[in-house]
This record gives sequence, C-alpha cells and structure tokens, in this order.
Amino acid sequence: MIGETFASVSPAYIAVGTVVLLLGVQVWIRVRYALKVREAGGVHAPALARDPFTALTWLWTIGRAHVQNRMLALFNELYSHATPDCPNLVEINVTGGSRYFFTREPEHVKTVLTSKFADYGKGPEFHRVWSPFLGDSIFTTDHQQWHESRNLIRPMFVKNRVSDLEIFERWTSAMINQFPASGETLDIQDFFYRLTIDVTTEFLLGESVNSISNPRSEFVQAFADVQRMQIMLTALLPIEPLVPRRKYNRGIKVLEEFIVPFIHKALSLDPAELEKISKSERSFTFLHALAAYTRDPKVIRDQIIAVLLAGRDTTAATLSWTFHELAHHPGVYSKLRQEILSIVGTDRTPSYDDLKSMKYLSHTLNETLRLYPAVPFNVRFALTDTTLPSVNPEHPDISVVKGDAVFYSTIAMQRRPDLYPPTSRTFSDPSEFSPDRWDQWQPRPWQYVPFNGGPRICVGQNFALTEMAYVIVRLLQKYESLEHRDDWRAQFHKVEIVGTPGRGVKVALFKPNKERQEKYFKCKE
Ligand code: HEM
Repeated sequence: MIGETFASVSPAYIAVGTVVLLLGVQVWIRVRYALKVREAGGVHAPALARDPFTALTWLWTIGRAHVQNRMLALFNELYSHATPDCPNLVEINVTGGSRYFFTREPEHVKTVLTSKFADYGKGPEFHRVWSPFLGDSIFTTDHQQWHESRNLIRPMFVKNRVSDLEIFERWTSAMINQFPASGETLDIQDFFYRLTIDVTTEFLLGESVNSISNPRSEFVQAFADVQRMQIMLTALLPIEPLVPRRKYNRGIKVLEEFIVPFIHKALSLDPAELEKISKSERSFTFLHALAAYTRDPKVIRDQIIAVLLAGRDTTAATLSWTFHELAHHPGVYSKLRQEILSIVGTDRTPSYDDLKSMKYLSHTLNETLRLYPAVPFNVRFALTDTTLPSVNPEHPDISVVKGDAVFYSTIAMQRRPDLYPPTSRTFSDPSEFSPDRWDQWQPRPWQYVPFNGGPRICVGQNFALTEMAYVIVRLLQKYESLEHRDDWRAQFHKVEIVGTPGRGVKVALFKPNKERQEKYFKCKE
C-alpha cells in the first residue's frame, strides 16, 4: 500500500520533499542548540560565519589549508574575524548542533587544561574518531579510564628508568655509522625519524623495528599513513564518515600485525615469570608492565600504539627543527659545541647528570620547542555546559555548551609577538631562533606549553628531553660544524599530528680538523 503510494508520486516531489524535510531538521537542530546556548549564558565569541552555507565553506578552507601545509597561516587568519573585546577567540557552527572555538589565548589554554579540567576532555566524539587507531588508550579517554592508563604508564618514565642511557647510545651510534662521509649531504630528519622509532620500539617492546638498517619498513610507512589520515578525519569531523579510509584501515592492520606477536609472547609468561623479569630493570619493558596489569590483548595493543605515537614523531620532529635552525646559526652551533666539549670532551659518553648540567643545551631545546612545539594544534571537548574566560574584565565569559570543541594552537600562541617583552640587546625578535634569550628571560605561565600542562601534562617529557639532549651531544662531539644544504626560505611547517619540517632537513656535517682540535685542547690546558 505504502509502496503503491510512493510509486504514484513523481521523483521531483520526492526530491523537493526530502530537501524540505532536511531543512526542517536543520532548523529544528539550530533552534534547539540556540536555546541551549541561551540557557548556558548566551554569550558568543566573534563568529567566523553568520549562516550555515558560509560555515560549510570553512570546512573546505580548512581541508585545503591542511593539504597545502598552510595550517598555521590559516589559524592566524581566523582572528581577522575577531573583535577588540575578544581578540584571540572565534567560533563557528557548522552542523547546527555544536560550535567549534579556535583560540590562541593562554588563559583559554589554562582553562581547558587545568582550571576547568573536569569540564573539558577528549569526549565521545574524539573517542569515536580516534579509537580505530588508538583504541581506549590514554589519548582517547577521560575520567577513571584515563586515570588508570596514566597510573599504568607513569612508572615507566620514573627517573631511574629514563636515566639509563644505554639504549640511546646504542641507537645513536648505529645512526652515526650510517651517515655518509664528512661534508656529504644527508637528510638528517630521515635519520632522526628512524632513530626515534628504533629507540621507542625497543623501550616499549624490548625489540626494535631496526629502521636504521631497514629504512623502507612497511611498519614505518603504515604509521605515517595512519597519522596523516587521522588528522584529516579530525579536521573534517562533521563530514568525516564520507572520507574514504582504505589506506587508513590497511595501515592499522599493518601496525597490529607487527605488534600482536609481541603481545602474545608477553602474555605467554605467567605472573611468576613476569614478577621475576620486573626485578631486572634492563629487560623489563612497558609491554611486561602491561601484561602484568591485564591479560586483555586489546588493552595492551591500545596502550602500546598510543605511547609509540606519543614518543616517536615528537622527538624526531624536535630534533629535526633543532638541526634545521642550528644549520642556519653557526654561532649557536659553536657555542653549544663549546659547552658540550667543556663538560664531556670529544669522546666520553655523557651521563644523565652531565646532560642536565648543560644550560645552553637546555636553552636550545626550549627555543626550538617555543618556535616549533611538536603538537602544534590540539582540541578539547566540553563535557558539560561551561565557559571560557573573557580577557576583558568588562565582558562576560563566553558560554560553552556540552559537545562544543575548543581547538587551541600552541604554535600560534607561542608566536604571538604581543606576549613577549620588547626586542632589546638581550632579547631578539620573538620570531627569531635565539637560545640566548633564555639566559635572562622566563615565559609567563601558560604562554609556553609545548608539553601541555595540568593533569594531562606529557608523561614522557623527561624521557624526550633526555633522549634529544643525548643525541645532540653525541653529534656535536663528533662534528665540528654543520652546513645547510637546501633552500632555507622554501622550508615549510607540515602538520600531521606532529609538526615537521616539510622539506626534510638537508645538511652536511663536518668532522673536526685534527690539528685545530689538538690546538683547542692545548689552549684549554
Ligand atoms: C619533544 C617531545 C614531546 C613533546 C613536545 C610532547 C608533547 C605532548 C603533549 C602536547 C601532550 C598532550 C596531548 C594531549 O593531551 O592532547 C603529550 C601527552 C603525552 N605524551 Fe608527550 N611529548 C613528547 C614526547 C613524548 C615521549 C617521548 C613520550 C613517551 C615515550 C610521551 C608520552 C606522552 C603520553 C603518554 C601522553 C599522554 C598524557 C595524558 O593524556 O595523560 N611524550 N605530550
């Protein structure tokens, strides 16, 4: 009967009816959402778009900026739509039922990460989009589930585990052995990505993918493919189900095929054996800790992939940016090398305390992370109706409704010139790479947060800083100078989950001239 009725209606009527129905649903969603905002206080941030069609075109603009590696430029352009009352926050409503906020304001970052920690989190939407890759791990969960992951992971990064530098030495020297001869061009970024995946897989699983010797590993390629797709799916959240994901699913399968045998091996150990291994710090890995905590292979898989993601590209990208800048600043390179040689000479392997005593090295890493924070864009979802503080005391706080997303950018914030003191003899223009500025200056709280802050601050911060410092020391001990071998101005910031130098980092490293080196040490005596 219903079939017959439909058969007698012309397709044109069905099409018009469908459009009217969809418009009706949209209007209903928008009205219901507007009422929710009103109940939450009714205060809006400046809008990027006043109507749904303009809002939809922003999705295209964002997708295109991602493909063209213009994310930072786009993020800064957004604030041309802001107002003097609210200069660093804008909002957009694409779907009708929730808003995206974009901010580069320290007070907002502080609010979502700590002051209103319970009000903001990853939320169900983030979990849905990221869980095929990261499952129910520390990165995709909130509340008790997140807390349990954090408690599980944190002991792996206590000082006495991080200060065991043997693993860094082994992989750094394997990397240097693969370098071409002194003075020949190499893409040092490629080496750093291989080094850090080898270190991280060994640290987590007890066995490395050994990409230093086997650069074209399927695992490494799959890891890159999945991340690229994951960020695209997040950027296009409202239309994410329409994005094709064959490569994404295949990549995840490759990652799992690599990891699962390790999980089975760890699970084949009984509790007594695990207890015995846990006594030996060297052979006890993250995987063993997980196997002692749970017998569920899915839980183990999720946490391993999450920490692998957290630990690998972040350190590789930061090392790459450091060498990109050092190659352009020979004065910084030689000052840093002098500090290193004065503490450990040209051969001795540095201890944990040596690394921590190198002040200029720490300034150099801080400066790199100021200009190139490894996680340049991030997001938190409102878990309840809440607010973002107004920067103008005359203006009420901005109303945020459960389900709204707050995108914040550490790179855009850390590059805001108005957050810095005026340029002077001791303080270079904030857009310049200048480790020396850290001698006299400290950023104000929440203006510099490369490792995030609050309860979800990076667990691996000390591990990362130690690993990067170790690699830099060993390289500068061996090489007297560094030369840039690419078009400096053509370099660009490529954002996947982590922000990397888009052209790689092509440099030449020069071993010391023996005579000059002997003279240097004679002078010191
Ligand atoms: C330069 C190096 C690194 C930087 C800049 C960095 C930065 C960050 C940032 C910004 C977050 C917050 C992500 C979020 O909540 O959305 C984070 C979280 C995290 N990082 Fe790092 N990270 C680095 C290296 C590492 C390393 C080497 C490891 C471990 C091997 C690690 C493990 C983690 C973990 C487990 C979290 C999740 C913390 C939580 O949600 O409670 N990170 N990191």
